[in-house]
Amino acid sequence: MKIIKVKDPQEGGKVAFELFKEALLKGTKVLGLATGSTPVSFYNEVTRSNLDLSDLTSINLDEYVGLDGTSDQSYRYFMQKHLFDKKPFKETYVPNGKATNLNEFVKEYDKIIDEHPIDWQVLGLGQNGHIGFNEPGTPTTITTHVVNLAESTIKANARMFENESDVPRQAISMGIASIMKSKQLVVMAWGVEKADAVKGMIEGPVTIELPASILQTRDNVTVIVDEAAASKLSK
Ligand SMILES: N[C@@H]1[C@@H](O)[C@H](O)[C@@H](COP(=O)(O)O)O[C@@H]1O
Repeated sequence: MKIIKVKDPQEGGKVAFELFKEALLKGTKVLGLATGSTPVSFYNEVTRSNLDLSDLTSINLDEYVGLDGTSDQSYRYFMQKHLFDKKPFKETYVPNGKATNLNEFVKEYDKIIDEHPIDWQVLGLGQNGHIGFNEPGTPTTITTHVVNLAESTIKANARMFENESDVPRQAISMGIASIMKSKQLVVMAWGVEKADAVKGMIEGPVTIELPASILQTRDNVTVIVDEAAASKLSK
């Protein structure tokens, strides 16, 4: 794990963008992408750039069950707005929150990931240490699956909805095993709300109770944290 400390999310987005350009030069063709407020500063750097991404494939981590891509709280909508509408890709995959057969759908999504191995994966971090929507307690061997969201995640994500009761209770998420297959991973975390999760991810024991801690077992992981998110680290 390599740790890069930055002043704020804007600087963090710029650092991620530099890493992204290096990855492109090395032949990256498939991106694993994340939603949430964390990667926005990175996506802004990408959309402001003159990079041509029309040869790239992207595969997103997760989506709420029950929301379709036209719903402005859906992750498909988020990705269109922050990235895809401004920078066309060759193809973009986001789990289908309206799939009629979720059990079949998760298998199809695994197949998509197998057919397009991820070169460069962007990750945010839940306040409880989740990655994608892999909540505490999720086995590390799991691939794409349907998740019952933790109460703490519903509360943390309620800010994106009118009422907490509108937050879907389930999501489709790429599994930890799928995420760990990526060739390179870049984790970003901003703000004091993430400080405990960042400490656990970097300095705590590797435990399924803090899903991101598994990233300690790999050396192809770069963590970008701002001062507030790094505030509980011992060095
Ligand atoms: N499923 C997403 C995660 O992929 C994301 O990393 C996390 C953090 O969100 P934010 O970046 O808004 O803090 O929230 C959600 O739960």
